[in-house]
Amino acid sequence: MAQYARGAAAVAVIRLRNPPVNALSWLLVTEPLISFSLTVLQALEDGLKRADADPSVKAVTICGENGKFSAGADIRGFSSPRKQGLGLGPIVSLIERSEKPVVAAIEGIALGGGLEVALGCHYRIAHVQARMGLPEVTIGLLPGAQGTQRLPRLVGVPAALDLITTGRHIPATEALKLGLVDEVVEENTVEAAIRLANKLIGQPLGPRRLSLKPVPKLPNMEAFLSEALAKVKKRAQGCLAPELCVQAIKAATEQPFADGVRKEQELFNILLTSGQAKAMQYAFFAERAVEKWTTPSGASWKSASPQPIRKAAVIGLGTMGRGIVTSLVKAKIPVVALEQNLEYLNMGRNAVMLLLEREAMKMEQGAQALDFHNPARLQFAVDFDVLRDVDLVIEAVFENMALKKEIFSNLSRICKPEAFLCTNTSALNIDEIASVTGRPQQVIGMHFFSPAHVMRLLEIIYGRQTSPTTIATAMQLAKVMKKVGVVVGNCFGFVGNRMMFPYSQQAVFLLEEGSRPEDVDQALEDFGLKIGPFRMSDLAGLDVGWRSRKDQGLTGPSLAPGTPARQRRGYRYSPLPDLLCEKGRFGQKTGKGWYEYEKAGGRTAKPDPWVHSFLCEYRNAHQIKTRFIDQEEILERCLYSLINEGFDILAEGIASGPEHLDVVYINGYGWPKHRGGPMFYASTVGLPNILAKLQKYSEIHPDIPQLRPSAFLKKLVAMGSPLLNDWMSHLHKQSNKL
Ligand SMILES: CC(C)(COP(=O)(O)OP(=O)(O)OC[C@H]1O[C@@H](n2cnc3c(N)ncnc32)[C@H](O)[C@@H]1OP(=O)(O)O)[C@@H](O)C(=O)NCCC(=O)NCCSC(=O)/C=C/CCCCCCCCCCCCC(=O)O
Repeated sequence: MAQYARGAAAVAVIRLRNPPVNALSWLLVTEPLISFSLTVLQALEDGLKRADADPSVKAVTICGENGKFSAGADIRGFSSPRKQGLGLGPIVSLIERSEKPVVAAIEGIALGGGLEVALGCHYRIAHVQARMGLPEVTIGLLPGAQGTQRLPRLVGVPAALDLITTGRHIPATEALKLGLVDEVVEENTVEAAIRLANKLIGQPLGPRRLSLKPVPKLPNMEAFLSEALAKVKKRAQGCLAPELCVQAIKAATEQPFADGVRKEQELFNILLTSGQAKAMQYAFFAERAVEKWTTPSGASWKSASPQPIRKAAVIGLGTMGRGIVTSLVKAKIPVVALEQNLEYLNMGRNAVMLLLEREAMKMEQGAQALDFHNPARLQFAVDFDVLRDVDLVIEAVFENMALKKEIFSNLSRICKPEAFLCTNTSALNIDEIASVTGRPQQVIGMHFFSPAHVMRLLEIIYGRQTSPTTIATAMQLAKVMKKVGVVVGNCFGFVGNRMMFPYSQQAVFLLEEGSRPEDVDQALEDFGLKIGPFRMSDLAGLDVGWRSRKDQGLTGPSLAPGTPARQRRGYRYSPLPDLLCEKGRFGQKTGKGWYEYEKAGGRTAKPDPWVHSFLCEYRNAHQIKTRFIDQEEILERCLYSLINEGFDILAEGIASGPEHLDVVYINGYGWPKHRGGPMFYASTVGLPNILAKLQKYSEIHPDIPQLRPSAFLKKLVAMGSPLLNDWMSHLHKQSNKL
């Protein structure tokens, strides 16, 4: 909807109205208070025509309801069957053609189609706190309402390329520097726009019509665009949208406006029907669905209020602790950072300061804004006594249950009774940690991902006794730290690492059977994963998993004598990673792991002939016949075993829906967003296909339980493979085919 009114005697005001973000819906929406039904686009078009037809109207202002211009096209509409053929591009042209000056009053946000509407206007005034951008690329599309043709004409090709291919939102001050807006105001923006519109009455509009302007020339346009295309392709890892964005901008530089618009439409339609856009739009809504958490006992935002965190503490300044401190400082929460002795404290302090300096350099107001040299903002200590007045503690020490229990028992004694106690464990039992405290209801897992100040994911793990208030507080803290909090239940490895286990296990089994680390990594990276399992293992350090396997009694001195080399507890086991560790090959840190590196701490992985002959010797020693394993098998065994574990997680109620698993994988494990997350991907492959392949591989490898199809997957297939958003409703339904 849009409201039409008079802002001044001669100025008509068209106010976009579609709460909460004034999305430009082209679906029919019924407005219950006033007795008509209109789409936002239809109403905008009607408003423009009405202003044009009314001789007493001499100028127009377009603004948005509730201090927000518009978040662009209604994303839900892209996957709904089309109701009407009303496009946004023709309306933007209509605005631009108007003989009466049109001024956009940009408050809050002008994103995507919203900004394209503003680009059709003859002038743009923005409030100083407004943010603008063309984020279509982040949902698998391009600015398909002539934005790829108008923006380069206004701000030049380099700036347009940057904005359109990254989708980043920029503040009004940056928009002013780029020439995207004409004026930035701190006062009432709509009133300022009306005043400007009044002043413009009668002035020539030709020079203000962007479609009539040439694209500013660059001396080396062709080379510049080819380089940009190569860069964007490399970064996109199989995602189509950034590449097509560049092609659309290239068309703007080579063709007249109308032909460029036709090219833009053609590319837009390719993206719209590619499947990638659907996956990325699913991911957009999945992230928002996960934010509205619930637990099996019915706790949710509705039943719990987050408590304010005025001061926090972090225990342990290893890699994770340093990142967590940095995240808290960036979120402007005063922090106390604690280490066990002065030597570790000084090392940790230096590392944190370096991280903060780097973060400050990326910010508009730099170090001043973070104020981390102020001890009231960031304090370092070795004495637990400083924790007496903190509202929340995040423990980030070594992954060892005995150590964590000792710390939590101390925290329970020292911290004020209402303080929340959080652990950054990546796998350990939250209930066991909580059991040593006198306040298990205030104990919760906050599993950050490395580097913690960069990665968006935060798994929030509730234990048996964790209170809804504690969950709400942790979720609120995630939001303040600009992270995506995902509430999950307590089990070994929680959601992310639990699903990762069968995946990494398959990767190693494939090496036993004939693959090389680089074959497996390449197949998975070609699929779109940011980093394959062996490059990842080298980066994280092979010793991390080795220590955990020793603690579990799977290897090392606690292993019972006579245990077969390739079997544990009756199932298949690969000792390959243990053997590499025994040889001191811990990955990047030692310069050798699954690959070799230029030096200890080096980052460039080179396939290692030593590993190849080691694998041959290993296969000979265990009489394993080497076979050629194709890409299809690599992908199916690694990905389907991960997905299979996901179905078990859902069946056990560890996560409340498939979108939780997908959000975890996209934001914490480098899963390609254009494939929508593992469970969404499973739905696109088809559940019967996944089931059939798991059955096949499980028959070939009966000693690998992770390949046995999950009962929930079988049930969903028997129920006719319902749509992903209906899966959970089938969890407890009877199936007569089972
Ligand atoms: C920054 C935000 C706007 C706000 O963030 P925040 O304050 O944190 O709040 P959120 O929780 O994120 O959002 C609040 C609720 O609003 C919902 N929301 C937000 N944006 C949209 C949207 N654009 N559409 C629908 N819903 C939206 C969100 O889900 C929340 O609701 P709920 O709580 O989940 O219920 C932030 O939200 C944000 O960044 N939003 C996305 C902005 C964005 O990506 N905009 C670009 C959209 S795409 C676009 O504009 C494309 C334009 C060009 C093409 C136009 C073509 C139009 C006609 C097409 C015809 C179709 C067929 C053509 C093919 C053919 O011709 O054949």
